[in-house]
Amino acid sequence: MEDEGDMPVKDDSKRPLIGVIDDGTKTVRFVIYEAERSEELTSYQLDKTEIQPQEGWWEQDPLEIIHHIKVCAEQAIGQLTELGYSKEDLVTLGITNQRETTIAWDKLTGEPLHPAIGWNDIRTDSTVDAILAKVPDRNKNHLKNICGLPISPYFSALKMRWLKDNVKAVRRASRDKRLLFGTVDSWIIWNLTGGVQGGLHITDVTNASRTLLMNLETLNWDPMLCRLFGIHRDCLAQIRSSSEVYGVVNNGSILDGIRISGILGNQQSALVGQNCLLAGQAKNTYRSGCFLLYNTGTRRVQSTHGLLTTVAYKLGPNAPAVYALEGSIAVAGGAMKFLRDNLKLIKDITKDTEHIAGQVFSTGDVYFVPAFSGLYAPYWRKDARGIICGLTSFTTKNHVIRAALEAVCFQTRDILEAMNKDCGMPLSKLHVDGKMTSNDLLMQLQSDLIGIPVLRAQSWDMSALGVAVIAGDSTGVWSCEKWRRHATATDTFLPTATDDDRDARYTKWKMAVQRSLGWATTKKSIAMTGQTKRKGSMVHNIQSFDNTSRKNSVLDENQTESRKNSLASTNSSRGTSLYEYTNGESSKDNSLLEYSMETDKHVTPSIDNRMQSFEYSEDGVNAYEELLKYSARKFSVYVPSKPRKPEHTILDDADYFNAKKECDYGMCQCCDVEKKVLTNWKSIEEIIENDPEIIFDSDDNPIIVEPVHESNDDSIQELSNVFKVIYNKLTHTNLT
Ligand SMILES: Nc1ncnc2c1ncn2[C@@H]1O[C@H](COP(=O)(O)OP(=O)(O)O)[C@@H](O)[C@H]1O
Ligand SMILES: O=P(O)(O)OC[C@H](O)CO
Repeated sequence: MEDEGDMPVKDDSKRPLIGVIDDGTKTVRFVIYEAERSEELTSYQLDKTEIQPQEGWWEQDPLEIIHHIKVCAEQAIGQLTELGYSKEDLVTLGITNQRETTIAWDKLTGEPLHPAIGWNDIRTDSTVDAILAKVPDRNKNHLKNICGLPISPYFSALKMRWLKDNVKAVRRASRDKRLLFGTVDSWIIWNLTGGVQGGLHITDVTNASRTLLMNLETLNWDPMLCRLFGIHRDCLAQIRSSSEVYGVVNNGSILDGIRISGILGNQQSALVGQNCLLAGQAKNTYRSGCFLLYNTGTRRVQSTHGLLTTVAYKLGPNAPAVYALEGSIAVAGGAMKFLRDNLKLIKDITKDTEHIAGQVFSTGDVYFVPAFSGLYAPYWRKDARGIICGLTSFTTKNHVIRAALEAVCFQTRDILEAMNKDCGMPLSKLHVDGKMTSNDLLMQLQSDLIGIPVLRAQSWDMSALGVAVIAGDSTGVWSCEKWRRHATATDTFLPTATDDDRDARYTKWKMAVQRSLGWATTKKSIAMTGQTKRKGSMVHNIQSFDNTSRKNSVLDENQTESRKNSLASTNSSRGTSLYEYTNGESSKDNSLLEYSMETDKHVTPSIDNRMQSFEYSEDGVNAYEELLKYSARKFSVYVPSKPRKPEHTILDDADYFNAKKECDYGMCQCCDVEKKVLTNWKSIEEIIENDPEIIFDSDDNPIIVEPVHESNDDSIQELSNVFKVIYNKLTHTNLT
């Protein structure tokens, strides 16, 4: 323990209350704090339904999030009377959320157009490749100087792009200007503030800084990035500061009439909760993933060692943004769930993990790299996959579980090494929080493996606390300035291992990481994945929460099956499928739009029956289907009728949302365009030669190049050759 003397002294006075909505990956919580007291007064939480329709896909039901918020708020507020408070004492709300998770919805009906795509979902793998194909040297760090992030499936722009490419309803909504995109904070606020009746479409700088679309300097959506990812700015939320009064709840819930005055992504919120408000302070939060944030003050430090530059907070519309360097680890506590649910090595994570791993004194030289969906910082390798290595005939489950705990510690050391190189000054202590830190063995291992003291916060949930402080600050009931001076009580773990031992083990860890890289580069056959057998079995029965009737309806698994394993949640009151999804479906119905100059209409593709020459490739994948899937979206042309304006007028966010126009990159109404798509095979060959960009029109309609084909056999021959070239290029294989 340290700094106990500075702990806030409880008195009997009644203080204003601050409510926090904390939407995590696995749970929704509603927490209530008394102003200026860091202990929770009361809270309620509900688990979310886990939806994993395919390997690497992680989805959530957006309506369930809203439903859970209402229930949790009712339950938590219900407990207030017993504590001598009433709902009227709740003066304001803060929202903290899992970041990057992306939702598309219809602004006229309020319906989500697809399940939320989770931050850890890796379905956008090929979308990433397509974007990389458009940047010099396919350099994943090409955009880092603008937005601080590498091009990775982790970030929201890729998920938005995927939704536009693969979900018919999203494309239609985009075309009809009904589409709204948002991270979870935006979805929650839009619903809380009225939804279809004037709900606010806003986000805060910390969440926006996780999209790959925000410029870290202007703190606005960057026109070049929007264009690169083909995301129209009208679909995006207005970017606001993290601490200001945005609006009032108006959704017929128990929260009606309460102000919303703080928004922070959950890792940034933990940074505030841990009181790391000065440059040079850092915290590490251990939950499903693990996120180390290092406050760099108003300086944007550009990492050259694999870390992200992100916004830490902006305490008011006129306050400067404070930035952080972040090391993100995709799998931390998630590995424990894997050991429990997949390998059945443990029954109860909290009770068993520490106990079982503590029965052995070391891992017996076993290393576990839990790269289930690739490796995040500092490697950013989406081709990595999990490995357990160093097994001998003496290895027991105790060693494997201990190795899984050590993996979290080694990954943290990876981040600290990178941070030291970027900042030039090693951390002297590490503040930690998150549910996983209740594991004393993990904490001791962490300190041993990084060689500095580990200071555990006394409450595991710093995320809810952080946003409570800033929501209180903007409404005058809690002061950030006071909070900065407040000292937090901690449990301290000191290193016991020697430097030599620590370094030898770290070297072995690096060797294990090397072995995990590149695993996912070669295509798997269906027999390898067991995908056919598993279809449907991985889809949990989910209940969809209807926005208006709030009736639950159970997902029809057969329907899910017919939708190629994607969640197709049904809305009982309408009896129709809520989510339409086209990826992998027959190309006949994929509405990939061919554009005909003569008719000026979109027409159904007519080339499918001429493509019979394509056969199933060795691993059972139909080359023709693959081909259409890729080529249709990638080989589109877009020719503006008038030249682009030579100068870009970049309006700031407020101007943009007031004027609703933007004279840049043909993305606004005033830059009307004419589409010219007539071309011939020669120009298609040229397009292929020049490694085309994915270009979408201003409404984001993908347009297939309409070939001028002669009606003789040669053209058929030529057609397949052309597509073979495309196919070979895209898959780096040699289809002959
Ligand atoms: N005592 C423990 N030892 C090891 N891992 C733990 C322990 N308690 C919780 N965890 C892990 O920590 C994670 C807790 O996640 P949680 O805080 O619910 O956040 P999230 O929203 O990220 O899922 C889970 O993945 C769980 O496996
Ligand atoms: O899994 P959570 O809820 O700790 O949050 C995840 C992070 O915000 C992802 O960036």
